Amino acid sequence: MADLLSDDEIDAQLPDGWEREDDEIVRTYEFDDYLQGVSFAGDVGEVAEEQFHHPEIRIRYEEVEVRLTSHEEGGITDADIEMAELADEEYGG
Ligand SMILES: C[C@H](O)[C@H](O)[C@H]1CNC2=NC(N)=NC(=O)C2=N1
Repeated sequence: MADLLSDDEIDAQLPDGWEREDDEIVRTYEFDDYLQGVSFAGDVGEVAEEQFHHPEIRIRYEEVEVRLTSHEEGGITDADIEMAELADEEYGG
């Protein structure tokens, strides 16, 4: 089980574009059309499977919201930060 990050650690490690909402971190990615968002969601899902750390993914028209928390630990851990960085790589990739 990973350790919960402190408020200061979260603030320091939160990647650009991400926000903290209580025990979750969240980013909304924007796309030129709906199917680009669908494809991105699939890409993030594959990385999540590899990491075995799964975000909540909400697909909306021309945007996708990715929400992360560590359910077993009941808060935000390094696994969430790492998965956020990997999702950003899929977006920029
Ligand atoms: C049994 C438990 O669901 C698994 O160990 C994994 C699966 N994916 C997971 N994903 C996330 N976000 N948090 C978890 O605690 C988690 N646990």
